[in-house]
Amino acid sequence: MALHLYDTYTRTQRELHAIEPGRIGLYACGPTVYDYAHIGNLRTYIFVDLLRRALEYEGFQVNHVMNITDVGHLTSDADSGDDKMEKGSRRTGKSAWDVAEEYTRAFKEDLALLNIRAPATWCRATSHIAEQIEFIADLERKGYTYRTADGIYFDTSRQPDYGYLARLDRAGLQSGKRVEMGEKRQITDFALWKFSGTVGLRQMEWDSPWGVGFPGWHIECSAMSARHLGEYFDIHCGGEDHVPVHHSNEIAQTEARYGTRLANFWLHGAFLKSGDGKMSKSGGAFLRLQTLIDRGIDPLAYRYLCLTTHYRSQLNFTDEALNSAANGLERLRTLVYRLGVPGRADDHYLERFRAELGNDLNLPRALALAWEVLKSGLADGVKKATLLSFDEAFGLRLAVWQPDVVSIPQELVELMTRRELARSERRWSDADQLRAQAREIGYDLDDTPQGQQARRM
Ligand SMILES: Nc1ncnc2c1ncn2[C@@H]1O[C@H](COP(=O)(O)OP(=O)(O)OP(=O)(O)O)[C@@H](O)[C@H]1O
Ligand SMILES: [Zn+2]
Repeated sequence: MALHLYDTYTRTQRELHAIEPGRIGLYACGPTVYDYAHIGNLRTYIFVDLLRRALEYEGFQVNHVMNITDVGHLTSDADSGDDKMEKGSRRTGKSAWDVAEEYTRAFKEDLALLNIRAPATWCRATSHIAEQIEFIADLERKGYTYRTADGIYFDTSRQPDYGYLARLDRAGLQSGKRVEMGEKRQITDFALWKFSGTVGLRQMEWDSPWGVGFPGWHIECSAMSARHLGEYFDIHCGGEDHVPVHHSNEIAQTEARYGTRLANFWLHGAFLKSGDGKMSKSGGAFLRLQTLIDRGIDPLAYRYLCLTTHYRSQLNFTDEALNSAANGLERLRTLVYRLGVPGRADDHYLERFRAELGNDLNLPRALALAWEVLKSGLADGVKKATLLSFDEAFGLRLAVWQPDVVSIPQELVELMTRRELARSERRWSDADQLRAQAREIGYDLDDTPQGQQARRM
């Protein structure tokens, strides 16, 4: 079945044709690991996961790459302000490297708790400094850069179509330019390399042909996507705030170096809002997944909530909406469980389901279809098989849910999820420590070929 996706670049919904038949290269801008992710950030990664699952449902092999921004993301998009990592270091009293390590781990745990499939490749900006320097050096050779007192900048005036992704009004922006532009020639120009010493003492810095410093935020994604997916790949994703600056700049750099617009499709997830603003780390309402868990909410209830709103519509977070999602999930699980042994899935419903996914990932309609299946006159085994097939795309773990799981404390589910992750990353001492923690709350964990099994001690 054809997949039609809304591409921000062309502002059209169009059919996806893989560049290489059967395979999709997918790059999603990852988190800046200076603090915990909030559930707004996580909405974006649930969207990316739903996209990936829809692609896999259609039989594509997805090469999913996600970066970890552990240097160079400044507090202001205008290339001024502090590096978020250095700020995180001051806030916590830990080194910037430790801060990155700690929040990267916390982020991966959040993804696991939300049943988000882990990317095939994680790449850290600080592990790709050489690639970024090489990229900038090539841009310099091609005449796209200039030097100021604080760094090497990309000259956007060299590109007539700079900002096309965002349909930027360049002339309007330029005439509204502000004083804090420093020595930048155009307001849209951006830093490729910043010199140390211009933004206070730094822990993270490297030698380069231009002097000691650190890479700008945008160059990491152009350099790492090229390294892991090539100069032109199928789909690039991120949150909607990336359109006017970060993704416009990624395209500018890649176009200048390779002559491609980086990705065939550009997909953007809309924000999670809280009250009247965007949920953000800097703003007041900073809800972590753990905050919800502490309130007794199953992380998958948040996933269910995200399924009920299309990824291109903003979602207003309220306790009522979350509670009703939790109830919906609970009812769905119970009803699916009671259907007993799966038989053969119903082709007609599978077809309709795929049509919903193929219509720019219409998960709200796909979810409504699941309820329609439950109410239909199909035999129980057929319903069950059909719904378990749907769940490949929903990711609600319907197949493994059992009513007695309710009697397993949520704390244990979390410990087991964290331990699963620790084991997959061969962090054996962490895994042992988590097992000891499980014992403290009365459960022994056995590692079996089917995975971990909890036993009451
Ligand atoms: N309220 C939100 N809803 C959905 N996605 C969001 C929200 N805020 C940020 N994102 C997305 O989360 C992803 C990770 O972003 P990142 O870790 O850099 O956080 P951030 O943009 O610095 O967040 P904040 O502005 O809250 O500090 C990006 O794709 C970004 O677009
Ligand atoms: Zn990026």
